[in-house]
Amino acid sequence: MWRGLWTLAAQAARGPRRLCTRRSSGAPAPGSGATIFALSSGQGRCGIAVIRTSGPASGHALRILTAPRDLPLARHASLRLLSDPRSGEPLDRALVLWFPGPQSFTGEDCVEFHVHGGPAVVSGVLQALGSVPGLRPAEAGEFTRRAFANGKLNLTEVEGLADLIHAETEAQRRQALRQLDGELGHLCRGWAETVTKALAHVEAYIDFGEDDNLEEGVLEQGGSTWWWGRKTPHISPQRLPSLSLSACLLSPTADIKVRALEVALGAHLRDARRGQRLRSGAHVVVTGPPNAGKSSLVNLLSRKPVSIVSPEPGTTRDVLETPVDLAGFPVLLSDTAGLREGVGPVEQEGVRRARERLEQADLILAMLDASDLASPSSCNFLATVVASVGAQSPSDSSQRLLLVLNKSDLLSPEGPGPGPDLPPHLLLSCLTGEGLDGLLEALRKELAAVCGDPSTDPPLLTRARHQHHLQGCLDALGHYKQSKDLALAAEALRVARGHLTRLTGGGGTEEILDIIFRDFCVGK
Ligand SMILES: Nc1nc2c(ncn2[C@@H]2O[C@H](COP(=O)(O)OP(=O)(O)OP(=O)(O)O)[C@@H](O)[C@H]2O)c(=O)[nH]1
Ligand SMILES: [K+]
Ligand SMILES: [Mg+2]
Repeated sequence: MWRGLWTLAAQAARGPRRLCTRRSSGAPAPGSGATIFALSSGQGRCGIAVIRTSGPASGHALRILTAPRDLPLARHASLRLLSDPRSGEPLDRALVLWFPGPQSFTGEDCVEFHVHGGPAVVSGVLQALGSVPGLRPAEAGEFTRRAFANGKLNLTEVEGLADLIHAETEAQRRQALRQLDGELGHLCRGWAETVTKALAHVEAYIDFGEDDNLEEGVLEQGGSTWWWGRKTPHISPQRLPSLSLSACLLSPTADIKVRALEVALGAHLRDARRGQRLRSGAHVVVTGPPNAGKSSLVNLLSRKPVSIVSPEPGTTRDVLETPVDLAGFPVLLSDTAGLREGVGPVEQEGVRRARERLEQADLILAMLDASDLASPSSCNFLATVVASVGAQSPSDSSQRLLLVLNKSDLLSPEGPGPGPDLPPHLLLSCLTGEGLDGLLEALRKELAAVCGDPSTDPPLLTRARHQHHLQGCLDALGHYKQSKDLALAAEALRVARGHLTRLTGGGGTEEILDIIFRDFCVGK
């Protein structure tokens, strides 16, 4: 029975699937498609516009548009007169670049036309290209999709490229560039290698395990001998039913590596929210009693009049949110109604919405009027909101809080007068701007903790897709460790490896590719 299972498992293990194949099942096969062209720089009037082509007819198109000249030197900028092949009419004097495949962005023959950026020039060149047989306009993301299909980029690098194009803040740019440089993919390949080695051990055991005459050293690998292959009596799972397979099988080094992999995956998963926050923006919510100056601060940080400011308490009712770049981090900043009880139904609804938004905050900017600390609303706010966040045990899901005492301009030089004991806080005056630099620095530190710091941290998981595959891999390693059946153990390792492979794009389904490439514009 064991033999049957083992043979099956061994056959499956040696199946045609290869680790980290870069060409996905659904992506267009290299070179097989039409030659595509598109405007790759932004739309509208500009100094220089870049039009590019990719595909087997690129060289032909370049020759036709620049006739009677021949192809320029590969990867050198050359000045050429572009003419319409149908009428011979001159279109522009342009710089052209010829990138014969596979040394190009897509891996195919590519041409770049750097033309003058007037709309008539651009449309003239696009129309001229459209008249060349074998050429058609590119679809959104098609250049990058071809680069992926030809193994020029893996899937996490493609995602990094999409994020780089959309990056709006410095930290987003850093994170995207690191992902485009392949850091996450590199990590995944290392992890996949560890799993592959463990799988090789299981497969070797499947092949030799029934043979009681296993000789010493047969399974020596990398200097470590598996302990069941030494002079010790041969141990099979049937003889040691209480031991899990991983305990029977792994050499000490491989065992340590699988354990280390589990720890690494766990750490990355705990960090998962940070990379996603950095990609899509951290939620920062300004809260406090009425008239503390919350709306004044939101306007100051966003440098625009988002909210109405007035001396009347209860001015803000709805949650007003605005995207801002705070110290290089992308933030969705929310202004909320001042927290107080016993008010009319409209303001009460505002307070309810404020509390609801507070629950979603990654970082709470808690604001009090420094000249009014002894008031019941200030004391109540400190005792409820500030104290409850302070009481949270630090974990990735816990919220962070910065306490800001506003209106410092109203204080005497000695600072806040008698009042409640205060946790650590910052002094600020929205009126004079004093204390703003200190607040921005504190925000930078808090946001680096909330989003991760892409200049120092290990590469982060930036999408739910990454989190899903890492969790899947971790779960499969758990099944492997507990498995008392060789075939199941091998299968669990294959599942673990499959998740890591799919993270970088091997064996990805067409729908996932469609979702990822949808992020790109035409010409990219
Ligand atoms: N002296 C002084 N006044 C300030 C400062 N910041 C805000 N104010 C004033 O305080 C009043 C209330 O400011 P808002 O920004 O509307 O306060 P709020 O917390 O949004 O108020 P609600 O939305 O009603 O809860 C306004 O008259 C502001 O001009 C400050 O730093 N110093
Ligand atoms: K107000
Ligand atoms: Mg307000």
